Amino acid sequence: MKPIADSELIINPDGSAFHLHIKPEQLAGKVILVGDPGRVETVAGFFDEVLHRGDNREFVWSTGSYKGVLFTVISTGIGTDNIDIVLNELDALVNVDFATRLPKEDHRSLEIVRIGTSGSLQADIPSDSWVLSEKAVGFDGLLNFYAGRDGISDLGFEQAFISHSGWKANLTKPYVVKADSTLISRLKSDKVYPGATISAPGFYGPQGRVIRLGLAMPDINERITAFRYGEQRICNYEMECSAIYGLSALLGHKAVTVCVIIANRLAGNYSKDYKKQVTLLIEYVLDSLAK
Ligand SMILES: O=P(O)(O)O[C@H]1O[C@H](CO)[C@@H](O)[C@H]1O
Ligand SMILES: O=c1cc[nH]c(=O)[nH]1
Repeated sequence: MKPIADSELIINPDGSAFHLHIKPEQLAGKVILVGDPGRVETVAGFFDEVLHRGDNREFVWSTGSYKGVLFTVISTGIGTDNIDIVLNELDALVNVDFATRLPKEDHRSLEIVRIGTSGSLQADIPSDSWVLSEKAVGFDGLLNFYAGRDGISDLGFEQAFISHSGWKANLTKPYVVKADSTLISRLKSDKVYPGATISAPGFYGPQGRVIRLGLAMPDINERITAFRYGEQRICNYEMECSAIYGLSALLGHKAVTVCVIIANRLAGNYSKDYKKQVTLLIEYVLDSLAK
């Protein structure tokens, strides 16, 4: 096998991954992803001890122990284009030998949990509640660039959603990927609402928000709220989960997302203090994974 070329996997002179600035030995097997770089310090604030930390652009990270278990927390910034960078570099850090530039013989699987913020699309899921994303519906199109996309997408759900929503032909085809079942069972409790989550390629038009511009599909949010696939319904909008699930499934990692609802789109309201809920959710996730 030929080594992966310098142009394809860029390794910095200090031996760290190009964007993340993490070296292979600095990454823990349990990874917390957050959008907001400021949230990294909130997670690291729970660590008993911080062993490594660094930052580059929007990618701020810290590795430390919580109740004796090692975690790395990394900020991804906003959007699935950043997730393409984060997931590919995380996978390279564990599954490519940076010295030989060859894939390793033994595959390592990371446990990845995204702790995010989100907008509810269901009347009974209020602001300040928590949603556990059993499935992600990608409006972003990232996974369509990768081979094997149809093998991991729930094609029945995908087709039912396209028909129900009146999806426009000039938009990227939605894809639907499930979370890892072991991580779902670790995080499931009466504290979280389980359901499907849409990852949108924008906060405004792609989530049906109108400020001054009209929408290509004016009734999209009403259609999403009413959509059912068997017992499943779509609970919320955010902007990263689909690509995390899709790339994790293709690369052989375990992933799940749990978000604080900061706005209820039907009620038109916004949380008074969502950061308090985010801090409570971080502790809940760390405790669930450290057991
Ligand atoms: O709070 P984070 O984790 O960034 O998540 C949500 O918030 C951002 C938009 O405000 C998007 O990244 C969305 O996914
Ligand atoms: O409505 C919301 C709230 C947070 N993040 C999103 O992407 N959408």
